[in-house]
Amino acid sequence: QPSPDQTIGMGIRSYDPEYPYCPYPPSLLHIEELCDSIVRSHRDTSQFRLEELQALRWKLFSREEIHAYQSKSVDEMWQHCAVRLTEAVQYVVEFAKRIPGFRGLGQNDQITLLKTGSMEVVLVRMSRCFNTENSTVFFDGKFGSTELFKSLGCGDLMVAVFDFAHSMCALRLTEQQMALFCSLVLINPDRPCLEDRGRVHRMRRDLEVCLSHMLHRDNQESLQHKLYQKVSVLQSLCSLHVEKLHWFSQRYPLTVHSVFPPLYKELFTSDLPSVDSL
Ligand SMILES: CNS(=O)(=O)c1ccc(CNC(=O)c2cnc(OC)c3c2cnn3-c2ccc(F)cc2)cc1
Repeated sequence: QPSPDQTIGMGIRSYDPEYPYCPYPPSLLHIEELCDSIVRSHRDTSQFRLEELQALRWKLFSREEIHAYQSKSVDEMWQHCAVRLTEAVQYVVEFAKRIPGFRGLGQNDQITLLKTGSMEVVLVRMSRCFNTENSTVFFDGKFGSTELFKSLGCGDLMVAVFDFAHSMCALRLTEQQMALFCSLVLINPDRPCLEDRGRVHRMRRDLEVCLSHMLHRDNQESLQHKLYQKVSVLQSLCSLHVEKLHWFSQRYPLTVHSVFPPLYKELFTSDLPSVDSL
């Protein structure tokens, strides 16, 4: 379990073995091994197993508990969500580090991919804990609706987050399909400021072959374009999150500066990463 104040840089060492991806076209064996590795990494870093979340899905917050959340001050609720979000991001950092080839990237490129992709993966993963029957999400041990987050003052963001979770649930992804989609969201060669774009592109190419291989095996090729359509929604959701954080940090600079988790600040604010985090 990474410590809450761990920043990305402290967890990442970049070594440089010959990149494990074989020359194109990859053999079927290589693709199947890559698929298995990604699925295993997702399973081992997904915080809660699907069965656990399913078992808890009717454990709803009471009126009093909801009222208690709504009575929190704006900065108190923001701080609370920042801690929860950072926990979820730390598991995504672990997932990324286990993607074959990720640790072969330079440290700056690893941080760039995580800075731009980790929130997107958290949002994809959150659909696992979303109950579409009553539009509630698992948060702090029970399920609650958007009303739980009222005191954040970000109604539009939370509605968008819930709508996205709903739309992801509608695709009814298996854990294997979600694992591969999350790896594709992270390993994106179009991210700005990448130093070795070619290397990220080679990883991405093999992961795309994995996804289409898996969808073919599952006889669900139609999912492919639906998944790629989700990427633009994810990017606008994350921009909205950064926009709201900027709005919040203008009003509560001290809270962000002194109380927010370092990893959250490193990922979602444009402050230069702190020296010790690189
Ligand atoms: C992701 N892995 S998992 O096992 O499925 C899993 C699932 C759930 C939880 C515990 N719930 C949360 O952490 C959580 C739930 N709902 C949110 O929002 C609706 C969260 C959460 C954390 N941050 N935010 C969040 C806050 C503001 C924002 F703009 C976007 C997201 C832990 C782990």
